[in-house]
Amino acid sequence: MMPNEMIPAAILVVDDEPSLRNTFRTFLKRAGYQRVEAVASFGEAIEAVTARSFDLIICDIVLESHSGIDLLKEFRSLGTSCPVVMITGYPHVETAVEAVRLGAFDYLAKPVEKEVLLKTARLAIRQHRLVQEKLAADSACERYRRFLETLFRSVSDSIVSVDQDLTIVKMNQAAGQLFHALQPALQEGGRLDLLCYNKNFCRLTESVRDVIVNGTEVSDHRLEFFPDGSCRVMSICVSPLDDGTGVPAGAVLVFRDMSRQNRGDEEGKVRLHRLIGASPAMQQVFLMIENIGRVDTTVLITGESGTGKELVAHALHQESSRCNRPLVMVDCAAMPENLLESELFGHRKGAFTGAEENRTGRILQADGGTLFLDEIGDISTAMQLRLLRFLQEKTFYPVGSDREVRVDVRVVAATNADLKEKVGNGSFREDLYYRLLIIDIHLPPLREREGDVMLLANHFLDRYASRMDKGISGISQQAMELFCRYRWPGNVRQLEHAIERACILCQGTTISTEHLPDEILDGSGEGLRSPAPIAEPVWPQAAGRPPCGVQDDQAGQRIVAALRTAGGNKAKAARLLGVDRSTLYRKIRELHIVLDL
Ligand SMILES: Nc1ncnc2c1ncn2[C@@H]1O[C@H](COP(=O)(O)OP(=O)(O)OP(=O)(O)O)[C@@H](O)[C@H]1O
Repeated sequence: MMPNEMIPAAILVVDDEPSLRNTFRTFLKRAGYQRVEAVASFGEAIEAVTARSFDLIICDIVLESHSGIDLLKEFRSLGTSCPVVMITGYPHVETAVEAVRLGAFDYLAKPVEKEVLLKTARLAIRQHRLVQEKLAADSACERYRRFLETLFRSVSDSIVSVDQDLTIVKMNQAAGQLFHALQPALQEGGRLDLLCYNKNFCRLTESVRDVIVNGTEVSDHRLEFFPDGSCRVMSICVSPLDDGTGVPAGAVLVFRDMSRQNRGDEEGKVRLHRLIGASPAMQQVFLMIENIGRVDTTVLITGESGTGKELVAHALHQESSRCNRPLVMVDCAAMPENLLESELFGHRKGAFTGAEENRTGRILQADGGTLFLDEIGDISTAMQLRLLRFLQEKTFYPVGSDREVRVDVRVVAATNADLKEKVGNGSFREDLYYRLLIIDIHLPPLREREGDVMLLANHFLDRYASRMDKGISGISQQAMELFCRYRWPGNVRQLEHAIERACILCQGTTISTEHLPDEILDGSGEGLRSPAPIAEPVWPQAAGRPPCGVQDDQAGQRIVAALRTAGGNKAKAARLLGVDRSTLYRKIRELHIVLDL
């Protein structure tokens, strides 16, 4: 090693004897390890391991209040996988052997020589690195496998793979349903030539044989199927299954329902469960929800606050086969860590002060259904670890209980934080991030949903007008234009509140600009989108001097209306009219307008 070269590794030394602690730290620092921390007690060690990650822990087997073995067990239960080397005095050698049996990397007997310490540290860190690299490679492989599996399950096309003997190896959910309706014996492990009960399908199996022999794709089949009594035309593509040996290991058949394809293109829906949206961005979200609703995979919903993440979770639950089971919502940011733990996992009576009864956690309440974890980006590192365990195992231990509980829940999480950035700065675990990210639905902010503001404004108007039992039947054009031009920093929630407020203030049948809050009238905060002039306003009675011609008359009325709406504020009135202030002043002079407010 070059003199100033640092070894990129972090080591934690745990010893209640100050002299040993400091000596070890000095040896390791001088050997060039980048971060060497030394702590004196069980509690400090747990705190350090929970907050930061280490590549090696060197721990005395006898600490003041606990043994090094207790610490080893605690490290493991926290999910720390880094190697632990135990330091032992002569009478404790037996215990050290026990520690190795429990997973410690090695033990060193006192007095520990510098060279022995450094050599053991080097070995332990190297081995740990190798294991980590292997785990990372395995987990990348697993992620890729899950990704493919999810794609395989979620597409609406039916996909079937067969081996060289035409035995069905795998089929996705859509194929399972199609084949089951045609011939129940057509399932994984069954034979594709069972399709030959129909002579048209015999040609298909012949063609699959050809594909396996010749290794070339065939995609010109269009067959009529009658799975549920009605005719469905399927376009079928058969490709050789390439396993890298050069000889096809079988074939893959993709069935696309052409009759459905045509129908789907004609329909564009503006509503999906409680979600409203006609913009292309929201149509994409709808499509995604419909495609993955039935798949049991974990979903991460991202998007700014107020964009409808909770509604998406609700829609996903409604689209799933779990829709008759509970949808349990947990706002992870709303409670402190210790309460959140027992809220999620439940606790046993007496598990902590105040735990007077057994409590069923929210995860168990969601059994068979969906668990929605809102604001997942805000949970502590310790909770991230517990959650990761739960997502991996689908089992958990209630607080204070040693009885493992198994549940069947689909987890949907949401956040308005940038989780990738949090992973980058170390405040969110990368493994949990990828575990959640199998499918990601991103909700665009309202300002990127072309055309949706009007749709949503009318939707909320219907809701609040009928809730308040007011005969409000519409929104004036000026008010609607202001709604459409505003940039909505608070997204759909802010639009909803603006309409609710306007409904409260409105005494007539039309919401107009006088019912809008200042920030929307003058576009403060995020500003108006474009200075388009206001068209065809709903006019109040003019109070200015009678102007001469018809055009002047109309212009005068518009100005008076704008001035009235703006409470006499000329700058605001000019913005409402879409003209600059000097033009408004000039017009007021020319038309001799005197406003009687
Ligand atoms: N597309 C939509 N259609 C109809 N209502 C919507 C839509 N999006 C949001 N809303 C309404 O806006 C409000 C906020 O929605 P929601 O709570 O789902 O947002 P969120 O993204 O979860 O917010 P936060 O991040 O603050 O928790 C709700 O009252 C919801 O009914």
